[in-house]
Amino acid sequence: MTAPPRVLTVAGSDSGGGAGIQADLKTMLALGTHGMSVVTAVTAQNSLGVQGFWELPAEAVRAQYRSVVDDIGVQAVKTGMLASAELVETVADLLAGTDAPAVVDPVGVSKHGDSLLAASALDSVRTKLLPVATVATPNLDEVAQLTGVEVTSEDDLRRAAAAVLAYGPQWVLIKGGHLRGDAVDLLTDGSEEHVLRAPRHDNRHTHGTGCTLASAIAAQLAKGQSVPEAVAAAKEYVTEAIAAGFALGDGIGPVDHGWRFRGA
Ligand SMILES: Nc1ncnc2c1ncn2[C@@H]1O[C@H](COP(=O)(O)OP(=O)(O)OP(=O)(O)O)[C@@H](O)[C@H]1O
Ligand SMILES: Cc1ncc(COP(=O)(O)O)c(N)n1
Repeated sequence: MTAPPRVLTVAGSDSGGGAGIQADLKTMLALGTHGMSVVTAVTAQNSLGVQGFWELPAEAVRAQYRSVVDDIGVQAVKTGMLASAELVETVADLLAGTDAPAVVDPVGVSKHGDSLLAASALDSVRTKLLPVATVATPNLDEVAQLTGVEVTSEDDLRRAAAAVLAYGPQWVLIKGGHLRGDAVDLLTDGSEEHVLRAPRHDNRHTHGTGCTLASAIAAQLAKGQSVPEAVAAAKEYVTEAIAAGFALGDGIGPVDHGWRFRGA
C-alpha cells in the first residue's frame, strides 16, 4: 500500500480532546493524511478552561522532531502552542532546517482567556517564528498582541495582514472569526488577496477552531495543493466542523472533527 501524505503537528496536548495535538491528529486523519506529533506542553484542560500546563524541556521537543523528520519525513508541518520563548526559538530553528511548508498558528490565549504563551515569548514569535512560516494564521487577539493593530471590522483585515507580513511569513491568513456577521478571513502574500467568507454558525461549541483550521491547511499542503487551494479547502472543513460542534462537559464543547464520518 502507498503511504498517505505525512503531516507533523508541533503543539500542546489538550486533555479534553477538542484543541491542540488531539484536534490536529483528528483533522489530519479526517483529511486522509498520516498525522504525527511533537508535544511541546501538556495541558490539564476541559470544557471549562485550562486548569494547568507543564512545558516539556527543549531537548525533548528537539528529539521528538528529529525522530520524526529524520526517519519518516514530513510533507507539511503545523505549529500551535509553544508556551515559552525557549520553545518558540527551538521550533523556529527546526523549521528553518526543514524543506516542508510550515503552517504557524501563533497560539497566545485559549478560548477561555487562559494564557498559553509567556508574554516574554512574543518577540521570539515576531522575529524567529513568523519569518520561517509558509502561512501564519493569527486570530484577531494574536494580531493585536503581535502587531498592535486592532481589528474591529472587515475593513481592518487588510491593515492587519500587512502588519503581520512585515515580520516575514510568505502568506498570512487573518482569521476574522471573532468579528460579528459572516465568518470572514483574509489570505494574502502581499500581492494576491483571497477573501474567505462562510456563514456564521450560531453554535457556542467552538473549542479548537483555530487548531483545526491550521492543521487542515497543513494536511491539504501535504497533499500537494497550493496555499490558496489548501486554505479554501480547510475553511470548508472547519466551517462544517463548527456547524456540527457538540456539547461536552458544562462549558464550551469541541468542533466535530469527524463530521464527515457522521454524515453531518
Ligand atoms: N461561529 C462561527 N461560524 C463559522 N465560522 C467560524 C465561527 N467562529 C469562527 N469561525 C471560523 O473558524 C476559523 C477559526 O477562526 P477563529 O477566529 O475562531 O480562530 P481562533 O480564535 O484561533 O480559534 P481558537 O478559538 O481555537 O483559538 C476561521 O475560519 C473563522 O472564520
Ligand atoms: C493545547 C492547546 N492548544 C491550543 C488551544 C487553543 O484553542 P481554543 O482557543 O479553542 O481554546 C488550546 N486551548 N489548547
